[in-house]
Amino acid sequence: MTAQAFHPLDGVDDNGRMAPKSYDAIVLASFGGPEGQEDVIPFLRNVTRGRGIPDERLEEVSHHYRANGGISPINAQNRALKAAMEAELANRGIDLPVFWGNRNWAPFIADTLQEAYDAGHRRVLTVTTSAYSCYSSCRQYREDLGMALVETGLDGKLEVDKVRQYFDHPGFVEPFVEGVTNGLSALRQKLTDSGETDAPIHILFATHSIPTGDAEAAGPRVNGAADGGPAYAEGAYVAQHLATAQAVLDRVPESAGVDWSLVYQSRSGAPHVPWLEPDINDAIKDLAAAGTKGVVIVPLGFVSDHMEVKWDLDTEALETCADLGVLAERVPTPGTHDKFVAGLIDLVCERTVDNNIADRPSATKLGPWFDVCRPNCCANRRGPKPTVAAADSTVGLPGTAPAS
Ligand SMILES: CC1=C(CCC(=O)O)c2cc3nc(cc4[nH]c(cc5[nH]c(cc1n2)c(C)c5CCC(=O)O)c(CCC(=O)O)c4C)C(CCC(=O)O)=C3C
Ligand SMILES: [Fe+2]
Repeated sequence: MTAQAFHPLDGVDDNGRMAPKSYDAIVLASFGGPEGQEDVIPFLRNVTRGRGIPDERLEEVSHHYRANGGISPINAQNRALKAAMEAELANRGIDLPVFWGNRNWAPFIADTLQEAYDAGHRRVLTVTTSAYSCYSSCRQYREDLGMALVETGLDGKLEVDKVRQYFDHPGFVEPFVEGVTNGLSALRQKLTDSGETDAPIHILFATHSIPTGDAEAAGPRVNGAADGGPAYAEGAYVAQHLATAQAVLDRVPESAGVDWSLVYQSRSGAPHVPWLEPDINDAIKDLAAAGTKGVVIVPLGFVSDHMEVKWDLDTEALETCADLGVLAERVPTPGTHDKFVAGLIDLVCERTVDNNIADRPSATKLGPWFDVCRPNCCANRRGPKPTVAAADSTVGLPGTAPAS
């Protein structure tokens, strides 16, 4: 064997765009969730392995799943998304099979990669159910794909790339535009019905809280604009959410003059570790005290109506609103919205030679995001692991397969 001259940034231009390739399969990578009461604790142990989450928090979260028969809605949603992607591919006459695998529950990513390989595939393009950049939503997926290659012995045999983070892709933004438009209209109608026409309202964009250390480490690890890289004082995760929220509002004329804010949910770390704030429930209390009569809740950080949406927003946050007499409308997530599904397939086509889409649309100034993550992107503060799809990736690369 000769040493490999290949570098992961080969074929990547200054804008982070990778030259189109021929892929032979798509891998839809997601979080995973329990499918029965007996799965709940093993699932939660998988999620929190090595992450320092207190037992009391696991106990509390287990009740969210237990109350739903031990079943997370996320797997059914991913099966539906996979089917919708397959239908969209078939509509466009694109012959790429979709395989589905999860980070934390069966079907596990390692088994999925093995299945794709056994079916004869050698170069796969991953689409994750995660739109933004932070450890949990970018690098952890790339690590789990990398470790799956190592675990299965498929490294060097199966090439694994990933589409760019798509927080600002029109396919992700447009369903929220529709949702906020409808949500504002429904909220205003409810206020009118209760004799409160023109009462103060507020739009709450909600996303998953993360440790502030992860927020600072999110995105490319460059020293800012002076190095030719972007400078985000608040880190890429928060910057992307603020920019996407603004992009949604810019497309909803009915939101003109309505106050809005970015708020956080689902905090889970130990109390002494700082996470992003304010929590959505605290924000609702402050708004109510200041006279707000209605809120539109936009789950901007999420792709489908999974447990974090169903419990933390539809159960807890809506209860907080009801307790305080604040009227509320919760906007849907992209789910299997036609525009979202078409957008995911557009993201695939940006990367493929056949059916190539040369235009890489972005609804914010931050994008289009990198096809190949910059060195140390979304750093793992607990130490490095093998990753795919980054400039410093050591696994999942092309051209390392031994000649057979
Ligand atoms: C940024 C982000 C997203 C959005 C991006 C993406 O979608 O990927 C997300 C999604 C999700 N999070 C989910 C579930 C959980 N997340 C947990 C824990 C954590 N999440 C974190 C971050 C995120 N999480 C973090 C920093 C932790 C602390 C532990 C750690 O540092 O890793 C825990 C442990 C218990 C708890 O503490 O809550 C659970 C059960 C589910 C499945 C829901 C279902 O079953 O329907 C989904 C889609
Ligand atoms: Fe989470």
